[in-house]
Amino acid sequence: MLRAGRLLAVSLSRLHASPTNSSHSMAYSAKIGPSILSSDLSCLGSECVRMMECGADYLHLDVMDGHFVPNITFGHPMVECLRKTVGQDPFFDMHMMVSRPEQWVKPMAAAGASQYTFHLEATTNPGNLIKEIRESAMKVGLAIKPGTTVEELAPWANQIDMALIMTVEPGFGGQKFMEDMMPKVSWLRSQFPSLDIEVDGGVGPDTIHKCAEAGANMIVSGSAVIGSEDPRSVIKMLRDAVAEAIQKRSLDR
Ligand SMILES: O=C(CO)[C@H](O)[C@H](O)COP(=O)(O)O
Ligand SMILES: [Fe+2]
Repeated sequence: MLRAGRLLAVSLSRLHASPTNSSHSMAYSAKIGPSILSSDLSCLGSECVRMMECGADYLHLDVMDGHFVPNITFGHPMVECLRKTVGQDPFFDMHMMVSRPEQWVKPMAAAGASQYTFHLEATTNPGNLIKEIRESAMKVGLAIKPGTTVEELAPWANQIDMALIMTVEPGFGGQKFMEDMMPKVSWLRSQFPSLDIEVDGGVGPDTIHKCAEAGANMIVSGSAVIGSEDPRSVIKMLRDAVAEAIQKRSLDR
């Protein structure tokens, strides 16, 4: 009971430090979340610390189960270790590329996850899952693969904190950005002006402007940031591009 109370208090303090917004029209802001998938996986803790020191707004942690996607990464025991290494502040956006997302909600919350981003394709009962995630005091992210239409996500948009539009087929870092996903982002932004919209896959200095113009405000970038000799400058460049597009959109209204 005591442990449950402490977990809830810690989780609530993390929500407070969240990069997402719950307020109204155009309250969202530009946030950059490096994906540590393409880093040296034997040094994940120090890579997370390095990314935060380079100005990351949050950390995007890719969980793959070898079933939903043809690759395996890590699970909640690793997240627990990372939380101990980086401390309570950094926001952990868990990108759950797993077949049974219901199974990991409580273990991820206990390990220190801040947001649980599950795939619409992986569940038959998104409403129940959203409820379970909220009861575990995490924020809710809902992701769709390139082959899933944004209209399928839309009925849940008012119940979630963030929508993730995948810009590659999930499973591997370092793939080519799919520009044809941008109409999904534009449509979602037009329908849900205050929703946090994340893009993930092949995003970097060459592709950020398309994401920013379409209306994405949470940007996952793996190889472009981790592989750079100057991650701080890349993170800043990405954030400035998104902030500029947000400002332009607010002036156009
Ligand atoms: O979810 C993912 C892959 O399924 C990763 O977050 C994504 O690919 C990031 O890496 P990169 O920026 O190198 O594409
Ligand atoms: Fe991801």
